[in-house]
Amino acid sequence: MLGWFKKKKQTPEKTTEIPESESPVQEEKQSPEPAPVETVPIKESRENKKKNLFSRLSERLSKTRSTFTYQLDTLFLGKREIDNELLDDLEEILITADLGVATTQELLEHARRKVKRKELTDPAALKDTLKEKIKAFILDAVANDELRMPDKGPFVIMVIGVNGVGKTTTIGKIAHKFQQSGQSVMLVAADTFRAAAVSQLQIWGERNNVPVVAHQEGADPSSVVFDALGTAVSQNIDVVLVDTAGRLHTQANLMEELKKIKRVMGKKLAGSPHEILLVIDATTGQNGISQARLFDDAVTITGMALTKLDGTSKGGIVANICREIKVPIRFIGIGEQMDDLRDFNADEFTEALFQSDTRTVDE
Ligand SMILES: Nc1nc2c(ncn2[C@@H]2O[C@H](COP(=O)(O)OP(=O)(O)OP(=O)(O)O)[C@@H](O)[C@H]2O)c(=O)[nH]1
Repeated sequence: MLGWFKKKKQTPEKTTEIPESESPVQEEKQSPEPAPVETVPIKESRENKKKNLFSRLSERLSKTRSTFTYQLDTLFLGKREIDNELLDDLEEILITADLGVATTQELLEHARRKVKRKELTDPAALKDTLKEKIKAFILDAVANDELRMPDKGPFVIMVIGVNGVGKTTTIGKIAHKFQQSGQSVMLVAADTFRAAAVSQLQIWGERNNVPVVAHQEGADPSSVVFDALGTAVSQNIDVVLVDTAGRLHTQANLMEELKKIKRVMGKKLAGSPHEILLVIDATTGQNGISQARLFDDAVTITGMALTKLDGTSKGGIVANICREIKVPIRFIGIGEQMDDLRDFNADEFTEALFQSDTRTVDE
């Protein structure tokens, strides 16, 4: 996924780093018989990287796996047929993992149909059936992708979500990813409601060494955004990440303000914002789905980031939200550090989610 970070890649993908002093080229100059230097072929190095990333994801999803996957494995263990009792127990596990009632019913219906057609008889194979169906829910949402990146001018991402879900942290992490792909980034503090929100964003700006456009507390957020877009265009900035308020005096006020910011962006820079990214805290479960509906009705979201998946045993929310909202998840947050934001990949995620604890990635 995410062609976002491929746009301006300046350097080829790194293989294993060899300190300059150990570089075979230098050795050749200094000594006629260089000491053998262990190099790792590019392919192997990429595979290792992929494996490490996968095991990290799998480890960070351990709370969900230790309940959901463990319970599934226990349920199927020693069972010889798929009967109503087994499906009832399965229903409970799926609902507990935050797959939601409607999504759970669809999964069970799918399984029942397969059992009836005799395409599914072995309880152990039911796990794969679930995995495939969950992946299909996620991919359906990806199929709705209408990501637009401008051919020229800044790529403007408006980040929205209620307070405390991890908006600012996610912005900081995304900024880091863009920078790593060689793109210049600007952060915009359009949450003028809370002074602390501006300073938090400024901290991430300093960490990433990227400019932050901010006005004084209480300023009109739309005017901050208007000025910032002007500056971004004149300074040839590649990516503009706009942080917005998560709470105002009333919810209606908040939605009106977001609509206004979006309108003003479009006036200042035609086609922008190119992405309206909703951040949702995965630990809030079904509440996240209500939030997504609310924000989508107001400003039409184009992508989602699900944070704090490391802190929940209810990772099923990912499939549920994709099925309910039908907007692609772009990122998942699996920790508080800079590189704890992953581009979301349906295959990788479902594999990690369903990976039994007894298996290792090397298998
Ligand atoms: N464990 C974990 N914590 C996270 C993740 N993402 C964000 N957080 C933490 O969640 C808390 C809230 O994050 P913020 O980025 O301040 O949230 P916000 O939505 O900007 O909040 P406001 O500025 O109050 O609107 C912080 O302590 C973050 O470190 C994640 O993926 N995993």
